[in-house]
Amino acid sequence: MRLDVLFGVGALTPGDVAGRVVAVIDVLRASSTIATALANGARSIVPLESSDEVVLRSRQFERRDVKLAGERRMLPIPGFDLGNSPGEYTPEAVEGKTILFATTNGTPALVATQGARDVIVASYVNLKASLAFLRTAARGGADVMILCAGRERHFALEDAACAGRIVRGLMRRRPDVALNDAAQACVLLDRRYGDRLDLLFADAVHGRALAEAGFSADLDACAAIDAQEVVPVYYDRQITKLGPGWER
Ligand SMILES: O=C(O)[C@H](CS(=O)(=O)O)OP(=O)(O)O
Repeated sequence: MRLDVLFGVGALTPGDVAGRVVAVIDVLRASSTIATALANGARSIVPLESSDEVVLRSRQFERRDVKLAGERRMLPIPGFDLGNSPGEYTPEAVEGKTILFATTNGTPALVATQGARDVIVASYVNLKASLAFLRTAARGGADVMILCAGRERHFALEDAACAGRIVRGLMRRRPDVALNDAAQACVLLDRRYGDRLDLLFADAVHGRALAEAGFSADLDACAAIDAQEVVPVYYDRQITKLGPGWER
């Protein structure tokens, strides 16, 4: 089995994901927000590449059925219902709703995974559930790609450390796993930080930027390991959650 990590969508080619099971990680904050929204009852999340696309797509829905959501430069988009803070995605706000979602890094990374066999959204908040899904896929012979959304299409420390945790989980009792160099580097990062996500976010440029912008509560939410037992699956241009038996 091959297990590769790729940092940022800038380097992604269709061949990297073709036929593979892909986990997209954007710890700060899109992956964590998506897992939280689905755990709190959102019907689905439609990842889009720009706020204009969100507005355009919303015209296909009854206004009461959708939430316009996302951020630009970390801040909520004027006129939208929700930003990119996991704490905003309460059951009261999202239950039964379709979330049209555009963020700087996370949603373009998801859209870039066309051609993959399966795509899931992983983060620290749904680590155990994501790992269980990927283990089953790997046991079935799938090759796995972990796509770290990163920041501004480049490397982000927090995504790499989270990828390292997943790589280590998948390698357990699997001596046959072939890792690329990025995956090996991620393992070292997870060994360095482990569960000390406070230290990880304090070292990470994106973590520091969010704290300085007043989003410290979001960092706490994104550090809540296994708080959400959901596997968000991106299929047919929308993200829904798999049930306990992984039925859609
Ligand atoms: O809202 C976020 O945390 C980021 C925006 S930025 O890169 O920090 O400006 O978006 P995301 O797509 O969730 O990484």
